[in-house]
Amino acid sequence: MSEALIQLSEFSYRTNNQTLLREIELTISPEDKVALVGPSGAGKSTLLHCLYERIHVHAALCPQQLGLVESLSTYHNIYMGRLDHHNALYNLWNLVHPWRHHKTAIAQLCREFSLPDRIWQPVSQLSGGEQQRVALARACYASKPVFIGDEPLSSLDPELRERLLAQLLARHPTVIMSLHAPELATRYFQRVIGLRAGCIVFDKAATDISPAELDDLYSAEIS
Ligand SMILES: Nc1ncnc2c1ncn2[C@@H]1O[C@H](COP(=O)(O)OP(=O)(O)OP(=O)(O)O)[C@@H](O)[C@H]1O
Repeated sequence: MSEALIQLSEFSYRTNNQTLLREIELTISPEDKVALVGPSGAGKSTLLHCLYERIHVHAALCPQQLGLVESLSTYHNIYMGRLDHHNALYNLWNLVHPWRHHKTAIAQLCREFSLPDRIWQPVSQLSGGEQQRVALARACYASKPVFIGDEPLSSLDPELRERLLAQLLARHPTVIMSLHAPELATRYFQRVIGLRAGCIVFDKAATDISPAELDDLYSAEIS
């Protein structure tokens, strides 16, 4: 149907003489909603960063290490999602005299992400879950068609996690997200990729994945 957004063929990634991804065969299409699952150390973050590098112009990344500027406010951290939309002077002006339309839009985004309405409070004074939502809101404020998230909901309570996951999926035509909750992956995503030891173990429709396959994927962690 549509042209591939990303196509990897026999793709391997090495660093410090270590191969972190091996022989990856992967095609991502513009309408894909893909969850990445697998045990800790499987290579999910590495793969997500490799994908982001390829399509960063069209994508917003919500990394595992949130990369917030703790001394700056919620407003300023969320605004950073748009830094590349404007020139340096515009951004500098906004640091000192926030633009009214950005204030309105960011306050609205904070409401949608159930963030406190104290948008001028430094993010260092927010809880871990609130900081994660600031990072999510920053990625959404970038207004890119592709959302790439590395465990972006891990610090949220179950109700909030599901509500925000549904919101992220509705906002972005393409979503690629690693999750440590396989049940969320199969329930909310159309396609699930299982990764282990840097290799793709399966890449299939969520409806075709059996509980046994997921058990195998994770039980290999101990072997
Ligand atoms: N910069 C690096 N240099 C060397 N090895 C690295 C580097 N980054 C990650 N690794 C190794 O690569 C492997 C994959 O790491 P990665 O963070 O991609 O896994 P992950 O599946 O995202 O894990 P988790 O679920 O714990 O976040 C791990 O064995 C890790 O130790």
